[in-house]
Amino acid sequence: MSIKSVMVIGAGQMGSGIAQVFAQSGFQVMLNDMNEEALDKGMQSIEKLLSRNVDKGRIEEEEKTATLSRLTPSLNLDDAESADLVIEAIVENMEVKTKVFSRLDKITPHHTILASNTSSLPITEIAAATERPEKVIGMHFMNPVPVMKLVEIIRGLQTSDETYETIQRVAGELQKTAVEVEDFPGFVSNRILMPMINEAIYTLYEGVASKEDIDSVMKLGMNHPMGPLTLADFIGLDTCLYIMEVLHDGFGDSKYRPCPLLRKYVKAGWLGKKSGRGFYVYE
Ligand SMILES: CC(=O)CC(=O)SCCNC(=O)CCNC(=O)[C@H](O)C(C)(C)COP(=O)(O)OP(=O)(O)OC[C@H]1O[C@@H](n2cnc3c(N)ncnc32)[C@H](O)[C@@H]1OP(=O)(O)O
Ligand SMILES: NC(=O)C1=CN([C@@H]2O[C@H](COP(=O)(O)OP(=O)(O)OC[C@H]3O[C@@H](n4cnc5c(N)ncnc54)[C@H](OP(=O)(O)O)[C@@H]3O)[C@@H](O)[C@H]2O)C=CC1
Repeated sequence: MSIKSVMVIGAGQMGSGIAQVFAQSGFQVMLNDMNEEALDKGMQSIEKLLSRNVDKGRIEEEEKTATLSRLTPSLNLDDAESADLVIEAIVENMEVKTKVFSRLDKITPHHTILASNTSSLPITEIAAATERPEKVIGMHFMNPVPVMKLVEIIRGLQTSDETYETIQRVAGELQKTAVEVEDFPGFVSNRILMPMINEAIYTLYEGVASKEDIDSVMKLGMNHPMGPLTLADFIGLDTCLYIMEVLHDGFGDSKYRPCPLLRKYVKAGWLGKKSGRGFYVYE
């Protein structure tokens, strides 16, 4: 089926990046958030990144203008009534996500595909909150969305082949490389990445080395672009904790227990770069 109009829900770091790449690829995009301040911030960050691309000579001023003209801010979920595809990128919490999917099921036309950018939550359970499980799918982008090439496409138990093929085609139109993943906790990306980050936090918690040295080991020793503690701050410590909890609950294996230091920081509101403080302090 043909996708022309897209709504992205959640104007945080992922939602704004997803909205940007869709608009740059020629789709009509509504960026929705229930919080006006977050929505303004998301729209501004897209404009800033596009301006940087113009300054660097990567795109023409006309492309920036055309991209922005395809982007509409939205504070009302009912605007989804005109979308062919909705991509949800709100907080990593099953209860909040299923409430939104249940509402979307009532608002959107029957043909609309409902996708989630969840990092780890079961797509099958999200789909069960709707009466169209065959049209519910995981479309998991990586952060920062405009830079990272990968999209994990996650089939829920009842996701149809038609829905899968449409999303695979859309990922190609966004110039992303898609991989097909079955619906298991953390999918592939976070099943592998997040235990490494959690182990880095344990390494700090147990006083094995300083945060800077732990990051240096992985950057200089393993050629990772960012050390794991910097990466945790970049992803968001709340999101890291939610993902570890999904792995822990989903597999019932103690090897996935979240580090107490991670819990402590999240409780303190130290959520990483987005809150100004995590393992490091940000201006
Ligand atoms: C949690 C999940 O569910 C799944 C996930 O997403 S896990 C996280 C996956 N992501 C990663 O692992 C990212 C690891 N880090 C990196 O790849 C790199 O550090 C990085 C791309 C983020 C930054 O790269 P860098 O070389 O250190 O910095 P920098 O030179 O400033 O940026 C490189 C390019 O990325 C762009 N960029 C950096 N941050 C950006 C952002 N937040 N948004 C858009 N573009 C960004 C910059 O414009 C720059 O492009 P040019 O050089 O062409 O101008
Ligand atoms: N961070 C990462 O590296 C990655 C994250 N993800 C996933 O993407 C999703 C979003 O993460 P991220 O962008 O980092 O999170 P952020 O905290 O940056 O953004 C989430 C946004 O959603 C808004 N929001 C929350 N609830 C609702 C709602 N019911 N309706 C509309 N908007 C809502 C929030 O508003 P407010 O601030 O007011 O709460 C906020 O603006 C999560 O599922 C996460 O697991 C996937 C890949 C990578």
